Amino acid sequence: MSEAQELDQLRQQIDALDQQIQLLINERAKCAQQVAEVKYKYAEPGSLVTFYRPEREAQVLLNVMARNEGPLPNESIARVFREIMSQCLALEEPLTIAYLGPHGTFTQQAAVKHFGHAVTCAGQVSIADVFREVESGSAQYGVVPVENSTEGVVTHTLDSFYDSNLYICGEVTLRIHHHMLVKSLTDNVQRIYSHAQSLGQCRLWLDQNFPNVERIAVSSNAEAARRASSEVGAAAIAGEAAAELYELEVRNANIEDRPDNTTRFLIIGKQETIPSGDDKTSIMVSSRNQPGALYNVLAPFHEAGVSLTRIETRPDHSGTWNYLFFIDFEGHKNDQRISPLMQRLRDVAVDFKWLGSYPKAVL
Ligand SMILES: C=C(O[C@@H]1C=C(C(=O)O)C=C[C@H]1O)C(=O)O
Repeated sequence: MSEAQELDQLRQQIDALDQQIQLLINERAKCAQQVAEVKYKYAEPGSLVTFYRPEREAQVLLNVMARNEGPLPNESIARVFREIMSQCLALEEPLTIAYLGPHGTFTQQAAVKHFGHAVTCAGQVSIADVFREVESGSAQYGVVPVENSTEGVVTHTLDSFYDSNLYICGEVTLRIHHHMLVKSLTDNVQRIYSHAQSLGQCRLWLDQNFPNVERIAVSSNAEAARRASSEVGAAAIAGEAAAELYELEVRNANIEDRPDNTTRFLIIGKQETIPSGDDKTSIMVSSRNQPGALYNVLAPFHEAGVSLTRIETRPDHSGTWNYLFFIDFEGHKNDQRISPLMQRLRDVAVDFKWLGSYPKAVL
């Protein structure tokens, strides 16, 4: 057989497989449509029907990875299924997702990574606006950054939970690569724009390479890219999406100080998520500034053998020098091991707020 004949044969095989895959994907989509019909059939009159099920989606992706035999790596095949579920869910209910914008931010990338491409993403100018859009019902879910592995916590996000009735219903992590972007590679860099978080994530690199150039913090990386595209002598630190959007050149790639630079984002919404089997819980606890206060909050975790994944302290708005602790731990509030722990925490804390139990990030 000639090369052309061999290739032709393989392409015929691919065409036949594609035909089967397409049929099966549409069969799957029909099932999702039927899921919606069943939900409507059994819904209480006047009640809100929820179609998006974060715990089910996490299980589907984990199953995909568990049975994968390659040659596609687990993460690649899971991404394909992520997209199939996104399209199936859109047949049940088209979703609008509010995110910390504008167009081209890492938060938008996180929204697409978590929900796939079949949702409408609505960029907001602030974290408070993301919360407002979801509270008002203009968007069903919101995506906000909460912590970065290099720069630490995003305080605006934590503080927003104080007055909000929204729950955390998911999390997503994103590896963050920053680039130094310019309109023209021959331009002299006189100013560097970026979000304060990103300037922090590239501090050492900037100190070494641009020690005497002014660094200007702006509202987002996308805004930095917009300025770099319109001001002579301006550069931006931002990601690939912003570079493409504003047609900028990459002067220096991957300039983040830590190669594992990762940001964690939260999905916020009005619904409580049921256990997936591999969950996390976030709570907010306040205690008085008195000896043993933090110990009293942490001892129940130790006694129940529950691992904390994060603890943050914020000033409590209710009184000077009172503290709020934001605590993330393993497990779901309805797990047998966790529900008595939640009760103990309610007993020892001055204030206690459950922010959500949700599946751990899969991808
Ligand atoms: C099909 C369902 O609805 C949605 C779509 C899913 C899918 O396509 O697999 C999974 C969970 C839900 O977000 C369901 O509830 O099972």
